[in-house]
Amino acid sequence: MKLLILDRDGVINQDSDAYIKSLDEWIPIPGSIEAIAQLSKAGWTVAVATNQSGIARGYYDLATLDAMHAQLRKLVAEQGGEVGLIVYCPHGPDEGCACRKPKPGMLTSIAAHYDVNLAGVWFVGDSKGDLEAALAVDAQPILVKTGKGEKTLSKGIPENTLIFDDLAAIARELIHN
Ligand SMILES: O=P(O)(O)OC[C@@H](O)[C@H]1O[C@@H](OP(=O)(O)O)[C@@H](O)[C@@H](O)[C@@H]1O
Ligand SMILES: [Mg+2]
Ligand SMILES: [Zn+2]
Repeated sequence: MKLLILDRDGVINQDSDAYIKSLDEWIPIPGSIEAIAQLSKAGWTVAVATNQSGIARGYYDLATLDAMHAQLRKLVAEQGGEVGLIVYCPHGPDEGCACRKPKPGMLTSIAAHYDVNLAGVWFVGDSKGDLEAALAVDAQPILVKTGKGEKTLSKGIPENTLIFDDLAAIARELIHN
């Protein structure tokens, strides 16, 4: 199956150092909704793996997080596409969970859900932890320059990382090549 896994904040929607704490703060990056819709209409399964430590920090609750993901699904569906499995890590950095990136727990959960091998599967992120999570399970790390991507790039990234301007550029690459 054609599986693409996306980080959320900084890839699908704008990110903020103050966290994305409400539905109003959840603003799609230009072209990202269309990209997901076009990819799914082209036969790609688009899953999401996102750290959401804001839950553990008490900045927002699960109902708010679910509302953001319902909005994502609604916007993509309005363009004729669909979003696959969305997996999130609600834990804080000190809880030692298995799912918080750079640990690959969310990626392996997605692989188990779809019964696929992650080798070479593209995982698109804007942070170094995203790239490290990909490498931990032999997936292909993909960096976008949106969100924290430019800052991540400036600090150095794993050598076999592929770099794209944004999710729209990734969709063009995958659909037309
Ligand atoms: O990019 P994804 O994984 O979708 O989500 C990242 C968010 O959970 C937040 O992750 C935080 O990192 P800490 O969790 O505080 O280390 C900060 O980077 C925030 O700016 C960011 O909004
Ligand atoms: Mg991110
Ligand atoms: Zn976790």
